[in-house]
Amino acid sequence: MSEFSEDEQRQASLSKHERFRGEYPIVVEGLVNRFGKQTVHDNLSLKVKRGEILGVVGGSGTGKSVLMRSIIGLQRPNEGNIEVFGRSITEAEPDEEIGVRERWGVLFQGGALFSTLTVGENVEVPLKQFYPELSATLRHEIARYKTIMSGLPEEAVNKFPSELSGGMKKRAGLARSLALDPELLFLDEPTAGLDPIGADKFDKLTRELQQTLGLTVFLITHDLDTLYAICDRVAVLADKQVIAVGTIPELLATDHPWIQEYFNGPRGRAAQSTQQRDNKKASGAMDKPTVTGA
Ligand SMILES: Nc1ncnc2c1ncn2[C@@H]1O[C@H](COP(=O)(O)OP(=O)(O)OP(=O)(O)O)[C@@H](O)[C@H]1O
Repeated sequence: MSEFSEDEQRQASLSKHERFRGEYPIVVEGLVNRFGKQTVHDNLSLKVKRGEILGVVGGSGTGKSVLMRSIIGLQRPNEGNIEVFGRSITEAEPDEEIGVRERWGVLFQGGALFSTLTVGENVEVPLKQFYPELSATLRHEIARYKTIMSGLPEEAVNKFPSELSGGMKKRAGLARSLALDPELLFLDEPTAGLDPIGADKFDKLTRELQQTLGLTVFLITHDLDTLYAICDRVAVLADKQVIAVGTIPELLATDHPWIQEYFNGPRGRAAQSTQQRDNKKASGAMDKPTVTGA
């Protein structure tokens, strides 16, 4: 018997122009990844809900990037099944047309832009790959639109990656990941290397795009502020598996030592108070500063 609901199975037969309406656009079951003698994942399972921003955390080397690469078909697992939009990624050949690869966008660590192409040309790469029939004029127009949508000035379209700051490179990478109007967005440490203000702006942009475009976001991060500010749920990788998934209060209620140390350590507590302060500000409940001794 299939482990997917009727709704999800029905979605699997939809044409590529219809949006996925099942509950879980990503379902990972029994994933095993090994490199030589090293086992990175051992029977890992995870379901990502449609429309959520799922933060993925874990210590260095716990296999967050390998998990993402497995989901997007760049890493063939040793065992297990991964379905995206109800289609098996693990059973498909790398080049097999399964109608899902054009429905996700990926922002790799560092942006992964082609250095010899301008920002606009970088954004056009997936358009050329998946929609070769588009005219050059329309492609340029879409690239311009996605660049602006990602918070870059229009003139950035004609700049090369070497002419951009770190934050601008991330935005250019984001513009490329949005080129095909994806339903699913993978972000691998998007705020790494950004200053706190830049990171905060990038978080806000991610949230805005997720809400306005109705995206599901799989977001790998070490940034506690990002987790508190924009993630609906957080998945924790440890011991070769996803040991817990839930909202931050739900995770705090578990007694796993890594989770407790991570969220209740000094950085976790600082991020929590920043979030509480921002929430107060947003609700107007913050006391106005008083000037004394004038
Ligand atoms: N292609 C590969 N060949 C051999 N080992 C690999 C390969 N890719 C990843 N690994 C190993 O798998 C483990 C998990 O790597 P991964 O990059 O997924 O960790 P991560 O959780 O994303 O870490 P970080 O938070 O530091 O980015 C690491 O020990 C890494 O060395």
